[in-house]
Amino acid sequence: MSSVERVEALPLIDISRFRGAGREGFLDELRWAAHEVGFFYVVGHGVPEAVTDGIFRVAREFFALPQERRLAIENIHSPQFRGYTRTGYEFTGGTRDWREQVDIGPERVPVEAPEHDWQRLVGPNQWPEDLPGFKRTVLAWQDEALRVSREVLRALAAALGADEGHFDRWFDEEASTHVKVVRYPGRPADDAEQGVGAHKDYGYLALLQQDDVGGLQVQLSDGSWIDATPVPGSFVFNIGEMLEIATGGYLTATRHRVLSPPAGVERFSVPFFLGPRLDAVVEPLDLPADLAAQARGVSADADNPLHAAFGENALVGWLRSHPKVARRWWSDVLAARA
Ligand SMILES: O=C(O)CCC(=O)C(=O)O
Ligand SMILES: [Fe+2]
Repeated sequence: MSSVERVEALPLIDISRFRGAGREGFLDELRWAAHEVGFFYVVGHGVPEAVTDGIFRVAREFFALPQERRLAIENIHSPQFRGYTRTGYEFTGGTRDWREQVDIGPERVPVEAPEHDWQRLVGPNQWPEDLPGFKRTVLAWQDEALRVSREVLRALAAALGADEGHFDRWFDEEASTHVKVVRYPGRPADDAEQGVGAHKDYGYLALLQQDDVGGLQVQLSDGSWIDATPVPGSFVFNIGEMLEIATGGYLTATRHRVLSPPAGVERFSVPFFLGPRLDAVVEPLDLPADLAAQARGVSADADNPLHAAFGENALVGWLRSHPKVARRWWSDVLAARA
């Protein structure tokens, strides 16, 4: 495939080929997909349907609860931005996103005397007490999402000519994981289409399980947008900012957005973000010369400068997207940075 050809649909990658015959051809396809588009479907991942069905079942159950029960775990109670966000309380590009969600991260004890601002992101989750199946099901899904995304990350390292475990050195015993269980309500008005505004994801990789409604769009290098049309049984993967930094822009953290469903239609999705340790500072990878020649450099966007220090990169994103939580728990940090 040549890069001048217009991309009509996201590429589809069968990750089971990484461990099978035809590995070299597989790595070529993966490298092309990750460099040229930065977004691709992954099949052959072996995640049981009970797990993928289960997460949508508990998502429907949670979002069907009366608002006061959803608000019992509102993220305003969490300095770590964990828990429930109401529709319209999250911002991307300075504009309200029309979605509600539950954010879940690694279950940890807060750091007692943090030396760095980002250490205050370490802490516990908030789980809905009256829906015990939610926690169990989300954690089972998270285990699978972590397994598959680590395999894709190893395949990417190999496709870049590095040791398969190259990126693992920035993990500790637990990677930085972040699950979002999301519901997009139908658009509130004909011209209100921002489910989530155009953005990049901050970690190494993002994995997404989406239902069959559609609405996710991906920006190609020529600036045009294409639909990430739902493909049953697949996950959508995309490159995050840490891999853009690690590869000097050979891989790009591709911008994407979600258009709200039509009025009266709801969409469910579950993104999963795989990042390095919060204290990791990602170093540039030594790319083979032919790939290095195609590296585009790390994008310089004044509204979103990329930080090689992952904890800082993650914190900046949280502060920007959840202003109410930021004002309640991070006012000292906001003031110091103003
Ligand atoms: O829901 C989706 O399809 C994508 C969501 C997304 O891009 C995000 O939460 O970062
Ligand atoms: Fe995203």
